[in-house]
Order: sequence, then structure tokens, then C-alpha cells
Amino acid sequence: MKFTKMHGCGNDYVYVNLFEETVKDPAAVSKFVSDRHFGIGSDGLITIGPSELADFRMRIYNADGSEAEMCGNGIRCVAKYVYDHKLTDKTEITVETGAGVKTLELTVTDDKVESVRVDMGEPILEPEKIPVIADKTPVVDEPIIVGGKEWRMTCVSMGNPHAVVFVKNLADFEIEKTGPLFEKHERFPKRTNTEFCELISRNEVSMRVWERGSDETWACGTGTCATVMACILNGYTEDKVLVHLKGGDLVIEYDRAANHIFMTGPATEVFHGEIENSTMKCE
Ligand SMILES: N[C@@H](CCC[C@H](N)C(=O)O)C(=O)O
Repeated sequence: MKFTKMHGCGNDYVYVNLFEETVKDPAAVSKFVSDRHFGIGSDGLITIGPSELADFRMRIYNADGSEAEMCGNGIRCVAKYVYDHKLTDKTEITVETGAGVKTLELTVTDDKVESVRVDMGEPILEPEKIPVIADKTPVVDEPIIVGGKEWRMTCVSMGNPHAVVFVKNLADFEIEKTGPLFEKHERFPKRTNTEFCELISRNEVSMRVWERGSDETWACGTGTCATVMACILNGYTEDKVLVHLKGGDLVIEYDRAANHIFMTGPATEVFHGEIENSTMKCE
């Protein structure tokens, strides 16, 4: 199986081009390739293939093999892959995801994609659609007991579920202790991604993320959008925010008139490789 390793702000995936390759058991392949000791090393697997609804279709599998609806950093890398590998010459493309069709604008320098602006669509705030067990809409600054302590969360779906929690002293925050308890908390029927954030100003936020199915990652595009929406719902920031993540920065803009969120950020190709299906025990 030929693959390409790419990342967006350090959120890294193994990408497989389904125009050339077949992946029979993506959940098992994702678990194998994601292993940083016995596999390739990544936060999961992303496949790029044909679509009947859009220019391309992407599917995203977390490191534990579970399939997610959408990946913000991944979709920017998909745009870079299809343009740089000459599957398209368009600089505005559409990509089908489990969270609907997204439109992307590519910024190209020396015939390579440098950054991508994605229309991430409407933030979803109804608890049953996120899903989170709560009795009010939107779920803003809502108390939740996790690990014997009361926290406050704001919940947003960007096609996938997010709980946003504001903390002080983010650098020292014990994310590996609290993240898994949020992820598997009974109030999240489909588990959740959790963003822990510290406000810097009305236009700047720092964020760390515990991802459903992939543990702590260095960035999360959908999580960054959910964070900015949570900041706006709590009255903490303006509509355009620079978000600092462990692996880089993303710019998120909420267009109130359209009720759409736009994400702009980099996409990077690291290396290509080939791996035997027998090595992955997925023939
Ligand atoms: N890293 C991603 C989100 C990947 C999926 C997530 N772990 C989930 O299960 O919903 C991003 O950049 O958005």
C-alpha cells in the first residue's frame, strides 16, 4: 500500500489515494499505521477517493480505528494532496465528508499549496445533535462533574462532537488525566473531543485538545472552530480569532450573516512510503 504522511499544525495522518489503492479494512489499517512504535506513527488514517457529490471524498479514521465525521486539519491536507499530485488543477474544490460537502480555497505558491481556507459550515448547538445530554440549548458554561470535580463546558458540533473547557495555566494542565474522563463521560453518547483553552485577548486563544479516539494531538481543526464558537457564545472574543495550538496556529472566522465558520491554515507533506499488507496483517 502506497501512502503519504502529511500534517496540519502537527496533527498528522497517513493518507491513502483510493484512485490507486484499495483499503479493505480501514479500521485495522488505521490502528496499525498510527502506532508510533510498531507502525508508521500518526493520529489516524485518511483516505482520498472519488465522490458522486463533490470533487473528492475523504474518510477519517482515528488511531483507535473508529471513524469520525470530519477532520479540519485533514481536509486542508486533502486539498494539498489533490492539487500537488495533479488530481485537479482547480484552486477552489469541494470535498465530501461525513459532515457534508465542504468548499475549500487553495493558496498556491510555486505550484504547491501553501495554505487552505475551508468553509467549515454551520456550528451545531442543539444538544441532541452534538450529541450531549443537557436540558438547554445552547449548552453554554454548563456544569459537569468529571473526576470528582465540577467543570464548566460549552458544547458545539462541527459535524463531530466537542466540549470546550476554559482553564488557567494551560501549559501545566494535566490533559492526560482529565481528557479521557471527558471523552468517555456518560453525558456524551458518542464520546467527545475536548478542548482545554486559555484566553489571551479578545482575538487570541491558546488551546490543547484531547481527541476522541486519538488521545492528545498537536492540533484539531474542528476543535479550533468549536473553541472559537464557544468563546463567542460566552462573550469572550470577537468573531475573528488567532488560535495557538501545540503544533502551530490557525485563524478562525465566524461569519454571523451566513452563520458559517471559516478556518485558514497550513498543510504539509512529510514523506511518501510503501508498506506490505502482510506487515499490517490486513491482506
Ligand atoms: N483532528 C481532527 C478531528 C479528528 C476526528 C476526531 N478525533 C473525532 O473523533 O471526532 C480535526 O483536525 O478536526
